[in-house]
Amino acid sequence: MSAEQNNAPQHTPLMKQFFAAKAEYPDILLFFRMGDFYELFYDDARKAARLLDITLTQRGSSGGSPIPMAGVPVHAYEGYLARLVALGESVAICEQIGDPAASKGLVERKVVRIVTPGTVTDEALLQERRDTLLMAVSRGRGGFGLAWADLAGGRFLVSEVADEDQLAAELARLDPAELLLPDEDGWPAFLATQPGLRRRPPWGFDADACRRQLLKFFGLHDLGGFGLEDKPLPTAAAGALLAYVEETQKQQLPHLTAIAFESAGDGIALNAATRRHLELDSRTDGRSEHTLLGVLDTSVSPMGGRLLRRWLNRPLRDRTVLGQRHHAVATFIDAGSHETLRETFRGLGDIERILSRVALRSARPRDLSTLRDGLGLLPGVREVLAPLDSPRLAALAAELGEHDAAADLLARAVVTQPPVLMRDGGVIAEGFDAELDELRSLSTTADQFLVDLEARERAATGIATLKVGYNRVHGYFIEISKGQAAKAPTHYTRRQTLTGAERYITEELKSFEDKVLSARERALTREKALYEELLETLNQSLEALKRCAAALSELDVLAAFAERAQALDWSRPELTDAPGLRIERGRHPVVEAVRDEPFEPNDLVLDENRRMLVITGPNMGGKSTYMRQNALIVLLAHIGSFVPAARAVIGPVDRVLTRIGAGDDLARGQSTFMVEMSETSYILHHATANSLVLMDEIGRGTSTYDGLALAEACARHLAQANRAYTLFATHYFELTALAEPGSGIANVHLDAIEHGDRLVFMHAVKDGPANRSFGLQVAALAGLPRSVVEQARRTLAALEQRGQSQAVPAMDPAALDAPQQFGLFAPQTSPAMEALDAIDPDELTPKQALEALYRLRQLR
Ligand SMILES: Nc1ncnc2c1ncn2[C@@H]1O[C@H](COP(=O)(O)OP(=O)(O)OP(=O)(O)O)[C@@H](O)[C@H]1O
Repeated sequence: MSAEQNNAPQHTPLMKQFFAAKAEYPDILLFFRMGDFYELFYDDARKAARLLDITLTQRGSSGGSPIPMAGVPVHAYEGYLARLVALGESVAICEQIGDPAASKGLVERKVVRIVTPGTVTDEALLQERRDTLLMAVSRGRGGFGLAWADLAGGRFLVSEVADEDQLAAELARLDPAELLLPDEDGWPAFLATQPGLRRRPPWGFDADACRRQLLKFFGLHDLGGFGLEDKPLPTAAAGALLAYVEETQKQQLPHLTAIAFESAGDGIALNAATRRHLELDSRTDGRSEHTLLGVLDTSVSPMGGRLLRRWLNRPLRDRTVLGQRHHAVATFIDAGSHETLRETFRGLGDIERILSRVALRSARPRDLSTLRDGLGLLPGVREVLAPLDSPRLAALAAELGEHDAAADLLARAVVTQPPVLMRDGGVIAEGFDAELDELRSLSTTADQFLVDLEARERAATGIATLKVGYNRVHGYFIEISKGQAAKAPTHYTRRQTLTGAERYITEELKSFEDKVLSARERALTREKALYEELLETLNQSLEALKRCAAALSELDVLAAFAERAQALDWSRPELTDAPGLRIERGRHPVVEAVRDEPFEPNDLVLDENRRMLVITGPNMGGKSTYMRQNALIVLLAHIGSFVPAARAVIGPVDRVLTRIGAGDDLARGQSTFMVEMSETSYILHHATANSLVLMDEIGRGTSTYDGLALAEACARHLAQANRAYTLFATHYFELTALAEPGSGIANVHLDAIEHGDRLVFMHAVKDGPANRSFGLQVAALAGLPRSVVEQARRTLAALEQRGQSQAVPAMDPAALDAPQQFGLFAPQTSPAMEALDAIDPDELTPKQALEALYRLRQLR
């Protein structure tokens, strides 16, 4: 709020009310209810006008100056709210509390809830197939505590990480819409750019106070059941998060019933860079098509889509769980029953989120009809599952539970196609409640009553043109034309005089009117009460219904895996205890889906004695594709999916680490080479003998010899110290010399064949090193001017000749240490030459000339 506003001497009562509300929420937009509009004033108005592209106008003046105002209509406010929330803004909704008609003077107003990017639960403000998360991070000696909640899905989780790298990895995985941090200095710089960042008072992260708060909220004596005893950091984060949710939602949160502790070691570790490089659910340019998720997600329901995304972002290591999923997928395929199930799921809807809204009492009529229709599908789902012999499917069938009572209640209570809002009623079905039916029939039989009354009065008065009518201001009336008015009986009381007619009311009509109008009102009140009761009843089985929704989501995902496996010819992976990776005829799922031509499948064998493959071959030959496809196959296997390979036998994998070139971090102010080296350093520090490492053209970002030397040293370190399973693609042919017997390193290559001017890439991975790079041919393919390619060809020939005459033994450390650079265009200078150039012989005495000669000899 700027000083111009609240310093003004005399504000109108309305503005005083506004300032009072605004004072509590100085940093966020205030939607101030004014009849059919939410209005924003002063700075809020300016900001909203800019963000929403709505008109900035004025609402009279207050305190002697005009009030800038922008407004959005109440009936369409959700769309505006959605846009603000997507921009990371929070909005306080200030409603009219009193009845404007009844209250004298100013109607009372109150902030009833605060809509923030991470706490939204309204359907219109959420993305269908992506979780909206609120996250809080605490820190201490042991690292960082994390808590995150998906309020719309009713999930609350915590974890603990040891260092900043892991924190960055978790942020990349969870991608929260809003992040709460204690308002203190010293937080890692990368957090500053986090969208939806909100600083909270540091005392809100006090572990003891947070523990007490959590105990109170969940009605517990200890937090051991959540795995939170002796875990002060996650406890602090969870408490801070909960306090924020309570503060903003201003209501009960019965759908948050537990906290789950997520242990980092249960998943395959993927750092932020690896996620980015592998393009699991979004591409480096931020788009989501042509990603693994794009190819994989054919789940039918939005909740299935969200679960799949969650799975993909956290591949598991527990081979029992994964084995059960693979078995379930195989069972579906064998029985062909996933298609039936998927057909059934087309009518399913987003039960998970609906249940959260039921718990928050914000479910709309159509939420209830969707829930009713979803529960109605359960018998069909059970029927599909019954004959299937799969432990996981059997467990899920049991989790579905029995919801006949809820289904029956909803079927009886809610009309087939309810209106969007409860506001005008028409939601509760006929026959559900006798009182409501009676009240309704009073108002519907009204029409007949009026027709009868008209006929009766016509007969009694003998006035054939007598009419019974209704208008909003005067209510019901009997109308008689001026010419006939004299015939009006004495018990008619005049209500209104028109030009050509008189309107009357009678005792009978008046009492009828009272009855009808109050019946309508009472029917609506009754209906609203029944609706609340219905939500209350559903809430009593909320836990079981939530389990049912979770089971349906998982069935949807497993059925989607089966569908993908069949449609794309994927096979069931084998996860074994024996170390190593053996993939036969593997393919890249995304490249294969995007390409028109057939994809060339390739094998991979990595084991104890063959830990690293040095991959050489021409640009565009398929090196990156080959490396990534193997990582994607490993990850797919670890979410429970089948994989794009004829066969895949996969030993234990703890991490996937990648260093794949792309100038993608330039925006963060780091040079390409700096990014390359810091990512490489992370890999060398974290890769273990069970890690899968992809290194693509490391050393590319610096001068040839520096790059070669670094690449060679990194490769050696990975093979000998980390002993990780490594795929090492390089353009340095010198590295092929690493593959000595007993080194655990082998060469493979990709090839191309020249057909005249054309270059045909074979895309087949073969043993041994490549013998040509085809760099110039690829450059020509890319459209480099012919003259430039010709010049490059001449330079290359010269270089090759010089290389032969100098015969630099590439892997000779002595040669690598030499300060000499392979500077293509560097002038051939030396200190002696420079000193010689600086000498002007005409200026020298014979003695000076002799001294210069000695100096030059020393510089030689
Ligand atoms: N196995 C394959 N079968 C069919 N097409 C493939 C295969 N592998 C790669 N390709 C095609 O070749 C293109 C280039 O592949 P990729 O980027 O993997 O080459 P690269 O060797 O890493 O090139 P560079 O060294 O220039 O980075 C891919 O975009 C894809 O269209």
